[in-house]
Amino acid sequence: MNGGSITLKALQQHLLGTQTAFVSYRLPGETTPESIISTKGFYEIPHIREVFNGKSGFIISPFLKSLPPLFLDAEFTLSGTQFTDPGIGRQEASPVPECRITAPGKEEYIEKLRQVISGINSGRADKAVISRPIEIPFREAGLSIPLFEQLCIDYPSAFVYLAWIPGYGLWTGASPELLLRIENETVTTMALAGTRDAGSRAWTSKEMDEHEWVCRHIEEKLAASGCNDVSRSETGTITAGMAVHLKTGFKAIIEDDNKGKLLEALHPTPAVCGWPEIAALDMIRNTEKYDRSFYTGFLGPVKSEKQAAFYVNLRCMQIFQDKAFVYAGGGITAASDPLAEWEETVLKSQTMLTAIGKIQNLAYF
Ligand SMILES: C=C(O[C@H]1C=CC=C(C(=O)O)[C@@H]1O)C(=O)O
Repeated sequence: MNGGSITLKALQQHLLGTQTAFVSYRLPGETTPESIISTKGFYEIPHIREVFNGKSGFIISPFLKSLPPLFLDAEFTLSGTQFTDPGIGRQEASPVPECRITAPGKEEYIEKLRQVISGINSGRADKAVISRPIEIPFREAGLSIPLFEQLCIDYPSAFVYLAWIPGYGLWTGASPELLLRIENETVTTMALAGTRDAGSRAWTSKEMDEHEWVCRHIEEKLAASGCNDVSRSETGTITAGMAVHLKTGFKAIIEDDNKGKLLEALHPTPAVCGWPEIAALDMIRNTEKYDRSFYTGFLGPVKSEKQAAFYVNLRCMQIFQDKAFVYAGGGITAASDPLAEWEETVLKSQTMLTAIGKIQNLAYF
């Protein structure tokens, strides 16, 4: 595989076959996918704040801050869907991790949510984001290649990615949520929380409250990280697949030295953890009983401390040897209805499931 021209799909297939670490991603609003490949693989960096280590590449960080983020150096960067074959050889085999996840059924999940609501009513936290793995019939890792293409078509305003992470398996998703974008000295972020389906009902005070906690967290972290000229947009809505979310944008000015600290402080927002953070984390640990791994963490390309973008890893799936899971969750507050919260996770899972349904009806290549 060297010298001639190769398509992105054929390259992705070769990289999966040779177990070479790579990520392909398509930024919101862009049409061209970018790919980063490294024969060295993803490596751990000690802390999120060290993401600007002078190298360009791609970071993927787990939900739990006690676990290290992984970085992929931009050894090869390829733009588009057809390019000169970089000629990457076979890598050391790294098995797909064993899957220890079992998905809770509807009754079990609703019962868990009832217990969370009662914990909230007794003052343990104001909001906890509870999630579940949804097992799906997806038996062939190679199908992730047309799935990536389908996600790019279906969700032009999402951050779409496909990543093979040796030791952690295959991840793909279409996230609607920006965690932080850096363009020179300007940083942009958003609060995204509060969900309804595409119908026209009004937003409830439960949804507005859970959204406001995220806004408050962002404002506090921007101020504490030395940002200046902070501006906050009006709260509006965005559509993400079949879901509609409340969204508020933020912009600020920041010095280079504070950018890593800001990224570390923003994650996890109350849109994926809860409020207050420590109490919410405790409720998540006691309730979920599965490893979120990279789901509700964040990921994105880093060119330098002047140009980088990080997205919350939502509307995503993890593909194991013989199983695959889509992950979905929602903000639980005292005003939550457990059945409606279950249905919200069903709605959010449709982002991946509708795209999977489309490619499974298509012939492969
Ligand atoms: C936790 C998820 O969504 C978050 C992002 C947007 C809206 C959310 C909500 O309304 O609960 C969640 O905070 C998920 O998609 O799994």
